[in-house]
Amino acid sequence: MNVIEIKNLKKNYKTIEALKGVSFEIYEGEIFGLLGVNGAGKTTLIKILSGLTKKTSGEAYVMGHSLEEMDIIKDIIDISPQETAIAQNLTVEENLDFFQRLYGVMDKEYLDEIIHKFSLNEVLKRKGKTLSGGWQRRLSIAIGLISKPKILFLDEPTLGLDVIARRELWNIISSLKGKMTIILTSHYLEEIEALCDRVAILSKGELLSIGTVDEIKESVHEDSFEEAFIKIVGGIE
Ligand SMILES: Nc1ncnc2c1ncn2[C@@H]1O[C@H](COP(=O)(O)OP(=O)(O)OP(=O)(O)O)[C@@H](O)[C@H]1O
Repeated sequence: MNVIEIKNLKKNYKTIEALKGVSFEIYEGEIFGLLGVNGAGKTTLIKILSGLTKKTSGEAYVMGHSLEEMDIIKDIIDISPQETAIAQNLTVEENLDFFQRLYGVMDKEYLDEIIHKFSLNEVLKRKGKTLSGGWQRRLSIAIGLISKPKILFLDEPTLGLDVIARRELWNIISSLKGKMTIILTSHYLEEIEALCDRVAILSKGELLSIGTVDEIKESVHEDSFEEAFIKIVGGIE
């Protein structure tokens, strides 16, 4: 089943064509990667699908709901943005409590499950601002799960993290597989390879390639995903 259908979606910011008529589908339960060099249109696409900005033309459906039904879509999705969205002066425990109240989901058992999955027990009493970047990202993604979303957007989930923190987050993200549909953007090709069932490569607002990592590599006869990506986006003359 398609959880997201995008049909000829266009977005102009004044004279800039951020999306030039993009069409593709995202399937239920998959981890889907959005890949592209800076300015490709990845964030714009996520913003349109989550109601943060309006499309210029075209259509998109989230679990069958058109973008005009954003009130319903907002109950289906959650976003963990590039910048961590936690309250810095609240402890981890208070952050979790705050977002539970905000979403009106007071489910102790589910919260304990999240705390356990993200190993947040050891930092529950620490204030947001005292946490390392890795722990902040971890908490941020944990908060994204509180509303029990069917679709979770992760925008650059491991940006700036060291290799250990990154691997730990990969394990957490992998463990969510099948429980919800996850759409993640990343500039780390090895992250996309490790986590994603399928990938869309965008460049300058256009969809250049879509498929599994293996299919994409085969399509341009390259053994390495990095070489394939560079060939597809036309980088390095
Ligand atoms: N609010 C805005 N006003 C004007 N132009 C914008 C705005 N937001 C994005 N753009 C432009 O739209 C294009 C696509 O930007 P977008 O942020 O979607 O790309 P991206 O693929 O997410 O890039 P990055 O990898 O750097 O995050 C770029 O040319 C960008 O400069």
